[in-house]
Amino acid sequence: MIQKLIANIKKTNAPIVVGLDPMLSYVPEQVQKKAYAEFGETLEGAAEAIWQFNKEIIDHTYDLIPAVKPQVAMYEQFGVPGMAAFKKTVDYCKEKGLVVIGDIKRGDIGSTSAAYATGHLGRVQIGSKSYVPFDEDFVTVNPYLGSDGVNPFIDVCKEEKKGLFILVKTSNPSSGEFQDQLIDGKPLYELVGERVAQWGESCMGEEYSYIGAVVGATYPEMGKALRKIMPKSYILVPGYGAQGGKGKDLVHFFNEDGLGAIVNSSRGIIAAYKQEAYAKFGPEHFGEASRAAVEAMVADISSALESR
Ligand SMILES: O=C(O)c1cc(=O)[nH]c(=O)n1[C@@H]1O[C@H](COP(=O)(O)O)[C@@H](O)[C@H]1O
Repeated sequence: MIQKLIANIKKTNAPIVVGLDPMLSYVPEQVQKKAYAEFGETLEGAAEAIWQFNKEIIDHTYDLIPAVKPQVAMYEQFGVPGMAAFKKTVDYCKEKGLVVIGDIKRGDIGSTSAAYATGHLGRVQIGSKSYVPFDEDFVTVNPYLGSDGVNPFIDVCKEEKKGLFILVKTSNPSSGEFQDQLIDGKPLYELVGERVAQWGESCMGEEYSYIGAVVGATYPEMGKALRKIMPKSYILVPGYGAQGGKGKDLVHFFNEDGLGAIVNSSRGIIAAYKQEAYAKFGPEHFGEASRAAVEAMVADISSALESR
């Protein structure tokens, strides 16, 4: 799957991910009204509204982008219908040729991690039959439990040719509370980065490993250090746009080959129609506003990379 991700990035010339984090408050009124007319103001109604919202955004952007990242929490909040909308979103994006990164941030004791990996990346055996439950291409993994919490995900990736992005240095303001703590003079995030590089060694695609890392755009200097520590790992970089990250902050997350990083923006793209810069589109044309926001993001990152 890392090869498909790289091929899609080269084809679109856009090292970006559209984050499908559909809060109900981002879904324009006309979409909500239509969904509630059919399903009522219910969990089913909300799930239909976020699915229709996603579909419109995907239809307006899929040809410009290599990948999407649905954030499972945004679907889970609507219970079982929400998870059905998650699955519909995954399937639809794959039909459109996009790589799907399931942002699930899981990680537990080995046996539990194995079940998460089965559900999201693998296949489950039921009697004589096997099923692929959610079937994302990559998932995000929390490494706090150590190797035995991560290895079951790696095992499934090897079997199914899928991939991981392991949290190394997160974009949020409090990420330093634990991640920056020094251990024998080295910050914890660097130790985790070194482990990600090791885990990745036995999981190589052609030039890059299918075991990648998450490093926030909001910490560019740390990104620069981590790029060197994990030269063969793809870095998923969230924090662009709504959290303040800009193209110029991102250049050091990339390798000299122009590859190695993929930058996520969720609210900045899916709720673009609410921003002043895209207000001319109005809520009726929210998909077109998202497309314009994708184009602007790609231009910003490309010009930063060209002038480095
Ligand atoms: O794993 C992630 O994607 C992630 C890691 C991180 O350090 N920071 C971070 O914001 N994220 C996710 O990236 C998305 C960022 O959303 P926006 O701030 O709206 O672009 C959300 O889905 C977050 O859960």
